[in-house]
Amino acid sequence: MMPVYKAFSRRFIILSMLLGLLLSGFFGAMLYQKELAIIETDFKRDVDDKAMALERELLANLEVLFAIKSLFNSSEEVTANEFENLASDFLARHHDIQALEWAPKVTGDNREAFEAARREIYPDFEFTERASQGSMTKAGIRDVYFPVYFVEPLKGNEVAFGFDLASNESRLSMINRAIDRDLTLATKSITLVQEVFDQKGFLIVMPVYEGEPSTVSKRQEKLQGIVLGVYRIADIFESAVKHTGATGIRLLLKDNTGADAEELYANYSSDKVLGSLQKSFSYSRSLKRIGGRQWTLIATPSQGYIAERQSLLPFFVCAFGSIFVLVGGGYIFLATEHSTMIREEAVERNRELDEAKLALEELSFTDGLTGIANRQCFDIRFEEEWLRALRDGTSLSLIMVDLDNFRLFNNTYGYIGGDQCLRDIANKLALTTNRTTDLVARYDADQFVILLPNTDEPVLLADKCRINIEKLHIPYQASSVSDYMTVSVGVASMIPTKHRSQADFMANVKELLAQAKELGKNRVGIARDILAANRGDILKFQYSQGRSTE
Ligand SMILES: Nc1nc2c(ncn2[C@@H]2O[C@H](COP(=O)(O)OP(=O)(O)OP(=O)(O)O)[C@@H](O)[C@H]2O)c(=O)[nH]1
Repeated sequence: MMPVYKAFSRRFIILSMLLGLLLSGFFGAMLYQKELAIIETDFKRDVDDKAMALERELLANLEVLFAIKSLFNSSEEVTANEFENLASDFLARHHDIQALEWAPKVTGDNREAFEAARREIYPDFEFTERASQGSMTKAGIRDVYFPVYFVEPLKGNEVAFGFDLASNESRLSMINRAIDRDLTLATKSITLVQEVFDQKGFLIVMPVYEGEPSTVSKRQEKLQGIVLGVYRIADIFESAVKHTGATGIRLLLKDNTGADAEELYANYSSDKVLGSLQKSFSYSRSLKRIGGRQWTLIATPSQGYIAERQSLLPFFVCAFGSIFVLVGGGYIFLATEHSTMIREEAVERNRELDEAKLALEELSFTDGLTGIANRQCFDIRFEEEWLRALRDGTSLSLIMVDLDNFRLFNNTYGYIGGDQCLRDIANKLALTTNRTTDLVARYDADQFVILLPNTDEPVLLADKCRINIEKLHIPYQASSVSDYMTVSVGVASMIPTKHRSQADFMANVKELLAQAKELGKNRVGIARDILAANRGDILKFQYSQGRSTE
C-alpha cells in the first residue's frame, strides 16, 4: 500500500499543477478579454473617424452650395458662363459631386421665353419630365416650373438638363417646404434621372431669394430659383471614407429621418474583410443632421479586423504558463518521487539493519548447539533479575543442572552422540519450565542453569527436571548411576539484599550441585528450612537420596 505521505505529496503536486494550469488559462483568457475591450474601443474610434469624415465631406459640399447661392444673391442675373465657371471650379476639387445645378422659378407664362433662351446654345432644350414608363418627355403645362436650367458638368447629366423638378409631387413638396422656411433640405434617397447604374442619390436644395424675405408669402413671391447639389451616395461615401485608415469593417449608412429607416448604402469594399462579421461588436454612430436628414452609420468589424489587432500574448501567457507548470510540476513530481524512493530505500535498509541486528543479538544470546539461551544471555538476565528482586523484595531461585559422567558418555557414544544428548536435555528443560519469566540457559559444557524469578517451589521444579531427563531414556549402559542418562541438580533461593552478591548466590548453588555429585549423583537438594529463613539467607535444601525426592 502507498504510504500516506507519498499519496499526500502526489495529490498536492497534482492539485498544484491543476491550479497552475487553471491560472494560466485564466490569465490567458483575462488578457484575451482585455485585448478585445481595447480593440472594441479602437474600433469605435475608427468608426467615429469615418463618420466624422463623412460629416466633413457633406458639410464641405454644403459650403459649395452656399458659395453658388452667394453668386446668385450678389448678381442680378447670373449667366450660364458665370455659373459654369464657378461650378466647374468647385467640381474640380469635389469629385464626389455628381452635378451642381440651378433651377429657376419659371411661371407658365415665361416657360417659352426660358426655353428659347437656352435653345440659342442647345437647340434641343426643353422643359422635361419623367413619363410613367420611365423615359423623359416634354414637361406638361403647369403654373410654376423648376427646370434644371444650368447644369455643370453637362456631360453625364444631359438627361437632367431641362428636367422640371416640379414634375414630381413629393420633390415639389420638399422644394416648397425649403422655399417657405428658407431651409437647406436634402431629399431622401432617390434614383437620379441621370443614373445609369443602380446607385442611390440625393439632392440638396437651397432656395435663392431676391433680398432677404422674412415671411412665407414674401419668400414665395421673392423666390428666384433653387441651387441644387446632386450627389450619388456611394461616391460621396467612398470619397469621404476611403482616406480613413481602418479597413475590414462593414459600413452601413442609414437614413433614420422620420418613421421609416432606409438603408442608403452598404460598404463591404475592403479586401481585408476576412471571415465572418463580429455582430457583437456592432456600433452605431449618428451623423450631424444635414439638410434636415438624420443619417446613421452602422459599423460591424470583420473577424479579420479583430484578428489584425490581436496579439499572441494571451496565447503565449496560456501556453508558456501551462508549459512552465507542466515542466516545473513534472520536475518537482519526479524529484519528490526520487526523494521518496530514496527515503523508502533508507527506511527499508534501516529495517533490514534492525532485523540483522536483532538476528545478530539473538545469535549472540543463543547457544549454537542447543538453540537455547547461552551463558552471555544468562549473565545479563541474572543481573537484571537480581536487581529487580532486590528492588521488589521478591525471591530469586537458581537451578544448576549437570549431566552425570558426561565425559564417559562422550567417550562411549562419541561427540556426535554427546551433542544430540545435550540438545535433547536442553529441549526437555525448556519444556519443563512453564513461566515466560523463567530462563533456561546452557551455562557451561554439560551444565545448564535455570533462573526462576519469584518462584515458591523451585525444589519441585528442580526435581521435575531431573525426573523428566531420566524419563527421556537416553541409553547409557556404561553409567555407574543408571541405564539412562541422569543429571545432578543444585538449587537455591534467596531474597537479595545489598550485603549479598550474585557471585555468592551462584557459588552456593554450585556448591549444592557439587555436594549432589559427591553424594552419588542423580539427585536434588530439598529445602531444609525455607519458611524460617530471613531475608538474605541462602536457602539450601536437603538432598534427595536416590532417583526422586519422594
Ligand atoms: N559432546 C559434547 N561434549 C562436550 C561439550 N562441551 C563439553 N563437553 C564434554 O563434557 C564433558 C564434561 O565433563 P565433566 O563435567 O568435566 O565431567 P563428567 O564426566 O560429566 O563428570 P561429573 O560431572 O562429575 O558427572 C567433557 O568430557 C567435555 O569434553 C559439547 O559441546 N559437546
